[in-house]
Order: sequence, then C-alpha cells, then structure tokens
Amino acid sequence: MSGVALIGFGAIGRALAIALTGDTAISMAGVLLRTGSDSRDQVPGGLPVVEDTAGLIALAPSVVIECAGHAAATLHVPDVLRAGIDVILASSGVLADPQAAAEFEDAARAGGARLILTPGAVGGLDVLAAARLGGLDRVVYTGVKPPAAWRGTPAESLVDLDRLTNAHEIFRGSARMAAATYPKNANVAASVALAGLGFEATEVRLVANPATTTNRHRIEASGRFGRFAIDLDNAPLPGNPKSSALTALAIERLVRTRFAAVVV
Ligand SMILES: NC(=O)C1=CN([C@@H]2O[C@H](COP(=O)(O)OP(=O)(O)OC[C@H]3O[C@@H](n4cnc5c(N)ncnc54)[C@H](OP(=O)(O)O)[C@@H]3O)[C@@H](O)[C@H]2O)C=CC1
Ligand SMILES: O=C([O-])CC(=O)C(=O)O
Repeated sequence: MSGVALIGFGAIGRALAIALTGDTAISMAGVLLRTGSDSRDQVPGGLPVVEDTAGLIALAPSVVIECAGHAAATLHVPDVLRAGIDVILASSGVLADPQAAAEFEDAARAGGARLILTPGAVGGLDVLAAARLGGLDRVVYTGVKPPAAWRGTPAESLVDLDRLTNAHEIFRGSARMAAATYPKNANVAASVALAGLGFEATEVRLVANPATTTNRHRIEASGRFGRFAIDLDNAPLPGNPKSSALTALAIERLVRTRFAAVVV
C-alpha cells in the first residue's frame, strides 16, 4: 500500500494537498467527501473522490488523514483502522466521548493499525506526556481566538460577537466539556488532556478577543518534573479562521516522518 488519503477537503485538507502534491516520496491516493459536498469543486482533477468508507479503504492508502470533524471521524475512522490502515486524527476532541474512545482503540487493536494524534495547533505535548509519567499536579489550557473564529458555536448565544469590544471568556471547565461544546475549536484541549491529566482534570478556558487576529494557545503544567508553560500565536488558515495553519503543518510533518529515513 502506498499513498495518503484524506477524509475532508476543507482548509486543512487543501493545505495538505498543496504541500504534499509533487513530492516524489509521497503520493495522494484520494479524498473522501460526503455526497453532495460543497468541497468537491476544490479537489484537483485527477485525485479520486470517494463517498463511503469502503471506497476509502479500496484506495489502499498507507495512511488516512482525518481532517473533517467529529461526525466524519466517528463514521469512518473505526472501519479504516479495522482494515489495518493507520489514521492521523485531527479531530481529537471526538475521543472525549468514552464510547468513541473505546471504539477507536478497539478498532486499532483489531486491525493492527495505529491511531495517531497530531499535535495540531499546539506544541509541548511530548513534554506533557513525559511529565505525566513522573506525576502531574495541574494542567491548564487557554485558547484565545478572534470573534470570527467563534461564529457558528455556542459562544454566539453568550455574547454578541460582532460588537465585542473586550476579551470575553466564553468557556471555563473540563477538557471533556470543552471538546463536546466546541468541537471545531477545542480539539487542542482534548489533545492536551490525552497527553496529560485526562479529560476531567485538565482545566480549559476559551476566550473570544477582538484585539487578536491570531489563534493563541497557552499550556501551563506543573508536577514532580517541575513546571512549564508554552505559548503559541498561530496564523489562521485561509478559508477557516477557527483552524491554525500550524495544524496542517503538524500533519504534514507526521506524514513526512512516516516516509523519512531519519526522524527528528
Ligand atoms: N487537533 C487540532 O489541533 C485541530 C483540529 N481541527 C479539526 O480538523 C477539522 C477540519 O478542520 P478544517 O479543515 O479547518 O475544517 P473545514 O470546515 O475547513 O473543512 C472540513 C472538511 O470536512 C468535510 N466534512 C465535514 N463533515 C463531513 C462528513 N460528515 N463527512 C465527510 N466530510 C465532511 C467538509 O466538507 P463539506 O464541504 O461537505 O462540509 C470539508 O471538506 C476540524 O473540524 C477540527 O475537528 C482543526 C484545527 C486544529
Ligand atoms: O487550530 C486551532 O487553533 C485550534 C482548533 O481549531 C482546535 O483545537 O480545534
């Protein structure tokens, strides 16, 4: 099997296709889109488009990249894993649902495949995961985005996003609740939880701030290892203010790493 297949062809999928096309070591196998998808016109001619999981598996990719959202991940990822194909999962927040998490893990074991989480829009998950082994006391994740990034989310019923003049906290709670309430904005919170203290104990703050044009992420952690804090100030992707360009780059790096002789 060779090649990379995508589930979804939105802001992240398009950035990945541009980055990976033309690389002689990596081939694009195709894209899964739902029937009647608005994204279909964006797919370059010659790249196969399929509409169901069986079609995706029939493309025989070496790895599938999910970049479509929680519903698409739930629908397609378990069967892809059961077919023995590794999956890079962008929508990590889907794992906040214990039933989904168990199904994804069972499917990976059954298929002898790996479910790989991208660091996505953040860094420092390696530090967090290592620190966890020695014992973590506290992990706090804060996500700050411009008002436009919170459109189409429950934040709209909390605050008038068009008239916001000051930073406004739109969520404070567990990573589990953040991932479920903001499925297109809080995948990072889920990844931080999975690397560190888990979905209940990981504290999350989400903020709409009209003074920022970037997507800002801060992870603070303390424990027996000591303490660390990491701040990222991410450019958003053209086409989706919710998603950071770094997310596509982090996935691209994972793909390149799979085919590289030396891994850093
Ligand atoms: N881990 C992380 O750090 C991050 C994770 N993410 C995750 O990545 C996902 C994708 O981000 P982004 O590319 O910016 O989002 P976009 O909204 O730009 O694109 C989503 C793509 O997925 C397709 N899609 C949506 N639902 C389905 C479905 N049920 N079946 C098949 N295809 C579907 C859309 O097609 P259509 O035209 O049919 O709607 C579109 O092509 C986000 O939803 C989020 O879950 C995002 C940023 C950071
Ligand atoms: O891309 C980002 O900045 C973060 C994001 O959308 C998410 O975590 O779902």
